[in-house]
Amino acid sequence: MVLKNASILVIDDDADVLTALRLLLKPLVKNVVTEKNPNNIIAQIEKTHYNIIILDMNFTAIVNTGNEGIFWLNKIQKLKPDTSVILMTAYADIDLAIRGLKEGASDFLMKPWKNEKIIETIKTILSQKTSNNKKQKTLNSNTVEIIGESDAMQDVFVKLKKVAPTDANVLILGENGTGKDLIARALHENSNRKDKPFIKVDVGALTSSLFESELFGYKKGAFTDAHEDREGRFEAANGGTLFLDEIGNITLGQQVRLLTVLQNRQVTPLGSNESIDIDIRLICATNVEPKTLADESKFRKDLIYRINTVDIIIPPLRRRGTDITELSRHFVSMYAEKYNKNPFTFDTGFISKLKKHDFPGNVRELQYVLERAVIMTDGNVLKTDDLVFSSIERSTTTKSIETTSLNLDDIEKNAILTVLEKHKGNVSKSAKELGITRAALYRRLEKYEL
Ligand SMILES: Nc1ncnc2c1ncn2[C@@H]1O[C@H](COP(=O)(O)OP(=O)(O)OP(=O)(O)O)[C@@H](O)[C@H]1O
Repeated sequence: MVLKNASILVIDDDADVLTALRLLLKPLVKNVVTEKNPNNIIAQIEKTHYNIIILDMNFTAIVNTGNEGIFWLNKIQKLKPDTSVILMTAYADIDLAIRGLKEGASDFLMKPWKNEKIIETIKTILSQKTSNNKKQKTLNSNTVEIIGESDAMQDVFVKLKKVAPTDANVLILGENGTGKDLIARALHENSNRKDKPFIKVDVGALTSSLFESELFGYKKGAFTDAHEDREGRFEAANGGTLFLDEIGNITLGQQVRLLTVLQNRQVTPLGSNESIDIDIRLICATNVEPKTLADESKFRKDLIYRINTVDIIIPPLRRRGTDITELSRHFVSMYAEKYNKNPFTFDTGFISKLKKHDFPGNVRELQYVLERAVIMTDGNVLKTDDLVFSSIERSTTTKSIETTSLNLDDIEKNAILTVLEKHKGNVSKSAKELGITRAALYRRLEKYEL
């Protein structure tokens, strides 16, 4: 979008600020409205669609919810998720502005501002809006709908589309409930094998004896309970895709058996002397940390190389920013339909409460929390009180994959994120704990686009 078509609302309780910004912007944009009283924000945004809102962070305390700027930012985002918010703040409140960015503001400006800086910031946001509109928020294929407009998921989509049509073996890494199964299916559905079988086996759950009979099949009489021939999963997947889930949990002995089949591209059912040629595309997934996979006492290197021609790392939900909003809309409308309820709206604070939770169980946990909320709520407004998080998730979920990546940039990025989270976005305290200056921390925040 270009500047001259933009509609902008400026909210500040200082009349001089409003006048200055009105005079600056009026000749440049389509519509500029100024508002002194934040209590009128809702009425203003319901009446007119604004592309950008410039919002002061420091009103005289009108509401008692921490900071007023953050409070109004959350309200605007809930009511008008397409409107971008630029925060205006004093230099002393930079930590607050960073918190605002984390909560979804597009940018912030320091008072006193430079006119060129404001115009440049507005132009950048408008041009990003144009490219964001072109962004594919959802990856759809035959049976799979994967929601993800965050940069992290957009990267996954790009990689997925690149690798799907090839026959390359793919290893999908991600915490529990991040969507590894969906990605595996999407790889199959976007491949040349899409009309052939997609067979999933949870190999981590198979006992030693079941591992072989399940994967390779058996002949009648091969063992006591083998009353008839049974086709193995490799054979069933012939021509299509075999998805081995929880691959990180198989024993070294099972790894050898698997490796032999993958090298020879043949399986021999138990009790048979004849090998069967197999033509499969192999996709594996695990929630085990890369460090464990790299530990040769637990996982064979030659098998890792064979299954991991390309890896796709799915980020945990807590690193996916705005995806929570899109996913919540998706699940709530899905469950409204399932339980024959009318469409729902969200109470103020509903989405921000979700955004504050760190979702150790990832998308699956979000899905359950919202299903429960839809079932339990009265009426058609989902309220913050309808959100009940399970304490079980916290104790059962494996540690974050990204915190254990051995890439130096990842390690640095994760250290910064962990410390920022610990200090609730306070840059001074975080820089101190990291042993670097504030300026050095800002440079890194910029570098890692945090
Ligand atoms: N991006 C997404 N968009 C829509 N639904 C999603 C997304 N990611 C996950 N889901 C849903 O969340 C649930 C869990 O996803 P899935 O089973 O693919 O995760 P997983 O990583 O394979 O889990 P596990 O490690 O436990 O096997 C499923 O119901 C899936 O449909």
